Order: sequence, then C-alpha cells, then structure tokens
Amino acid sequence: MTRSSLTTPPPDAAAPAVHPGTPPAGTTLSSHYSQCFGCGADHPTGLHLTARTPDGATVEAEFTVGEAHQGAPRLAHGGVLAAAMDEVIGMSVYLFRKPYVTARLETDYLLPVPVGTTLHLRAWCNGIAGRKAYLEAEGRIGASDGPVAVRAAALFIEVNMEHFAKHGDLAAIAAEHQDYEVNP
Ligand SMILES: CCCCCCCC/C=C\CCCCCCCC(=O)SCCNC(=O)CCNC(=O)[C@H](O)C(C)(C)COP(=O)(O)OP(=O)(O)OC[C@H]1O[C@@H](n2cnc3c(N)ncnc32)[C@H](O)[C@@H]1OP(=O)(O)O
Repeated sequence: MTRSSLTTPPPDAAAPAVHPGTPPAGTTLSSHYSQCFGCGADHPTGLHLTARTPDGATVEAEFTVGEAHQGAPRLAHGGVLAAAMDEVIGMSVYLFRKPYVTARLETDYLLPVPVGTTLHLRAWCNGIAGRKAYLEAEGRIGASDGPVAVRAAALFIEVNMEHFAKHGDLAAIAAEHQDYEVNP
C-alpha cells in the first residue's frame, strides 16, 4: 500500500483495546442504518455490503459491482470502490464500539473491476493514538485469495454522539441500531 504519513500509525500507537461489547468471532454484523449507501438494505442503488468478523478484530464483506456502480462502460467507478473501502473500514473500527468518522481515505487502484465482479473486502486496524485510528483495507477479485484490485489506508477520528446529533439525525440511526449505546 502506498500511503502518506497521515495514515501511517506513529511509533507510539497502541494496539486497539478489546471492548467487552465487541462481537465474538464469526458474528455477522448488522447494518448500522437501512438507508446507508454502503450497507443499507433499503438503499436502491447502494453497495449492500453484508459483513462479518471472523475473529473479533477484522471485518470481511463481499461487494458485487452492479449496473448502478459504473464509471467507464462495464467498469466500476473508482469513487464507488473507495466507498466500499470506507464502509468496510468503518465497520472494522466500530468493532471497538466507539463512534468514529473518516477524516482521510487514501486508495490505490491496482486492477480494473468489471460489472458483475464480486470483490472480497477485508479491513483491519493498524493502531490507535488518542482519537486517531489508523486502518487499512483491501479488495480482492473473485475470492478471498484472489488478485488485489483495490487497497486503502485511512485515518478515522473518534467523535462523540453530539457529532451525529448536531450534524445529522442521531435518533434515526439509534432507532434502528438497538445495540448502540446512545448515552455511554
Ligand atoms: C446512533 C449513532 C451511531 C453512530 C455510529 C453507528 C455505528 C456505526 C457502525 C458502522 C459504521 C460503518 C459505516 C461508516 C461509514 C464510513 C464512515 C464515513 O464515511 S463518516 C462520513 C465522512 N466523514 C465525515 O463526515 C467527517 C467530517 N469531518 C469532521 O467531522 C471533522 O473534521 C473531524 C471530526 C474528523 C475532526 O474534527 P475535530 O474538530 O473533532 O478534531 P480536529 O482537532 O480537527 O482533528 C483531530 C486530530 O485529527 C487530525 N485530523 C483531522 N482531520 C484530518 C485529516 N483529514 N487528515 C489528517 N489529520 C486529520 C487533526 O490534525 C488533529 O490532530 P492533532 O490532535 O492536532 O494531532
């Protein structure tokens, strides 16, 4: 992965602390919002990612590129692929059961991804330093050991619930996300 210093953990970054609420290995992760472009089942043209954690520390998901996701004819749009990376990384940082948002997302596009391709996504955390989480993801074509088409590195920043209340609609998310502690 080609990455900048902004998405590289500093030497004193800590390994992510295991949270008692982290889902156990093998858990399928529920969507955090039904209208989410990344994981919402009700989004008409979204990515419809369904994810699981194989080990309580990383997240895996599949994304099949559809007609609505094209850039060049019959090829996935790069921004859509970046959205898939953002989503799976967001799901992986939520394993720590704290609210984070994307501050920076860097993406390497290694192979074109035709419509109909299933990308096998995987995301994990490389370290935590204060409010900053340093994360990484990859998307492989056709199988979990297939050729890597996309890689991403990200900096996510921990926020508080006021972030969603002030700028968005906290109640709408909380209404669907019963396991989320709105007043931790
Ligand atoms: C009921 C609610 C439930 C919620 C959770 C539900 C569960 C979720 C489950 C699963 C989710 C999966 C799906 C997720 C989807 C993917 C996530 C997205 O796409 S999120 C949307 C896009 N992102 C934004 O909209 C952020 C917009 N930006 C901001 O709001 C602010 O800029 C924010 C919060 C990122 C930082 O603002 P500041 O005021 O809090 O903090 P400052 O001081 O500016 O930054 C803190 C540190 O970070 C560095 N920093 C900030 N932005 C940076 C950047 N772009 N690059 C490098 N460093 C940056 C700064 O330099 C500073 O560093 P120094 O402490 O001084 O060392």
